[in-house]
Amino acid sequence: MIELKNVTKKYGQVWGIKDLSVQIEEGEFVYLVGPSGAGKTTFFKLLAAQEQADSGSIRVGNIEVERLHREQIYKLRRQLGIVLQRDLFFPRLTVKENLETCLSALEVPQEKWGLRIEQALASVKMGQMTERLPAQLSVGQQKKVALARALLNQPPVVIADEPTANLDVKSAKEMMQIFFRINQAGTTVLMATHDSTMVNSLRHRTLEIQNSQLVRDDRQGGYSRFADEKDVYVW
Ligand SMILES: Nc1ncnc2c1ncn2[C@@H]1O[C@H](COP(=O)(O)OP(=O)(O)OP(=O)(O)O)[C@@H](O)[C@H]1O
Repeated sequence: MIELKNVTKKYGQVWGIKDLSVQIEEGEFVYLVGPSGAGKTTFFKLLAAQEQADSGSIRVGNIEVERLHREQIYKLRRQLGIVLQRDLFFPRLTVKENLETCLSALEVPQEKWGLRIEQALASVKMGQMTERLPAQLSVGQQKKVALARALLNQPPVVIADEPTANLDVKSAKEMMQIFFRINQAGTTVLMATHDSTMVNSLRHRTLEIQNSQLVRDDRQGGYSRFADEKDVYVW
């Protein structure tokens, strides 16, 4: 379960998040929408302890994020897989080596690496790409590997910041199908997106942030309050 209570974050004089409270239950699929600069990435960074809230409380599973010391971050990483907008890889390491580096950082015993990597890459249908360098992958394939990396620690929650950005419609649909499969297997998914057609096509709970504030929490989904019923993809 994820819970934010009256969370506020300011960058100097600029609001990142303003008095935001929300609760997300285990196994939910939730979209986070809102205009550029609304505060979506800040929301994720606060959850991932990459930024600190000025006030309020944040809970991910049984972890109180704002009370977590730097050396305890690994506990949060067990709960939360993170796919960011600009995910970085080591350019001179293969896909497999990149994932191994991550497992090493997560302090996963080495005898488990092979199976973890195999399972994570299989879940994003990238099992054949282990020996490729990042530059030898398409943007869509890189995004899939980034998702595989987030899944390495088999976290109960995955947060993804615009995972379909810069993908063509076919690749975006493929990516969404992967997320839905992960969700159906029990993982909670929280996804920030500007892809209005996708949000309107595949309806799920939708949180809308505007000017750093949560302005809508809609169980029926829809990119905006006035979502156009015709603005959908055909599957
Ligand atoms: N490190 C930072 N320093 C100062 N201001 C920041 C910083 N990070 C974000 N902001 C500001 O906080 C506000 C929220 O930004 P955020 O990146 O969370 O928006 P967003 O909804 O993710 O936007 P986008 O859809 O373009 O990614 C914006 O006004 C932004 O300029």
